[in-house]
Amino acid sequence: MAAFVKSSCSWIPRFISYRGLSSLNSNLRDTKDLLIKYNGGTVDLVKDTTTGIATISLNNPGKKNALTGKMMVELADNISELETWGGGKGLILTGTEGSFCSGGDLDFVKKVLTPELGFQMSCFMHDTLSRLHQLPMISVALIQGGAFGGGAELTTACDFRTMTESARIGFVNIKMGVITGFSGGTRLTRILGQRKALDILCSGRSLDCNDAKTIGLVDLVIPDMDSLDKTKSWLIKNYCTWDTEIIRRVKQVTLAAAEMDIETSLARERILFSQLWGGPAQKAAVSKNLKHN
Ligand SMILES: CC[C@@H](C(=O)O)C(=O)SCCNC(=O)CCNC(=O)[C@H](O)C(C)(C)COP(=O)(O)OP(=O)(O)OC[C@H]1O[C@@H](n2cnc3c(N)ncnc32)[C@H](O)[C@@H]1OP(=O)(O)O
Repeated sequence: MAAFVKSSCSWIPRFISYRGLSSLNSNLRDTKDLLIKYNGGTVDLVKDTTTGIATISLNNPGKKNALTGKMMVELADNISELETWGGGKGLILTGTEGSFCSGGDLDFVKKVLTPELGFQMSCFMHDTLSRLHQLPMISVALIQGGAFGGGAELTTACDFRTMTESARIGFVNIKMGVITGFSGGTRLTRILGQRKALDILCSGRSLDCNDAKTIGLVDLVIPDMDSLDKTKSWLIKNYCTWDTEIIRRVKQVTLAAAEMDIETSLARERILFSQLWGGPAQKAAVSKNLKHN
């Protein structure tokens, strides 16, 4: 756990040491042991080996798929499983029974209301969402029903977002007396830019599908009916018809470009490119005399 020093408000901790990922990892194990005790709901992973599309479903329908501690652990475990799935092209993150996720389970939240426990939960969810974002596959959040607080934050870790016509998304954390704990503040700002993100985060207002599409938070609005099938078709048709190794490398190039300095990113791109050069997909394509008009 990071050290605390006295701040101007006596109850607000100031973290003076961030000891890097290796020390964070050991803390993550402790946090996992803590979180798993807060029961309720499941997070279910299905891998379709035919299409290469995985689906993660948040499942706590009695609470609009609010996240319990145990669900946070299951989400992390699902991401670990996807990290080892070489056949993955795409991922859909969604919720069951017409809802996406109403944020942290408030019954759980009430039991962990100390800055230390908040920091532990936040580290854990930051790690999970960073690993989700860095998966070498194209990820889409299907927002149906509502995505609120931590639920809205989850959507920002995906590459794309689809949203049903009747759904709403709200970064309501400010109305709950806090700011984004699952990394959604940083991620939303990267998606929308600082001015729009500040508007959304500081107003705490909920957006319908038209607002969300207009500001660029959502990529596709779909009818409520068969929204999972429609999202899956959109994902496959637009991005996942190509060879698995190519899709995974394109994702890795864009991640490197977004998150590394330019020389490191260019070096990574050269290696990823040369691993495909002369391979079966390229040989098949060049033998076809393709016209791209
Ligand atoms: C940990 C991160 C933290 C943060 O940083 O802010 C959070 O995410 S805190 C949680 C933030 N989310 C909320 O505050 C959502 C509160 N809930 C609502 O606004 C509404 O319930 C809803 C999500 C808009 C749905 O409204 P509606 O369709 O009218 O259904 P109900 O209100 O009747 O809800 C059904 C049922 O579900 C319970 N519920 C909903 N959300 C949560 C939640 N986050 N935690 C626990 N329980 C939740 C709600 O209380 C109802 O229960 P019953 O009354 O027992 O039927």
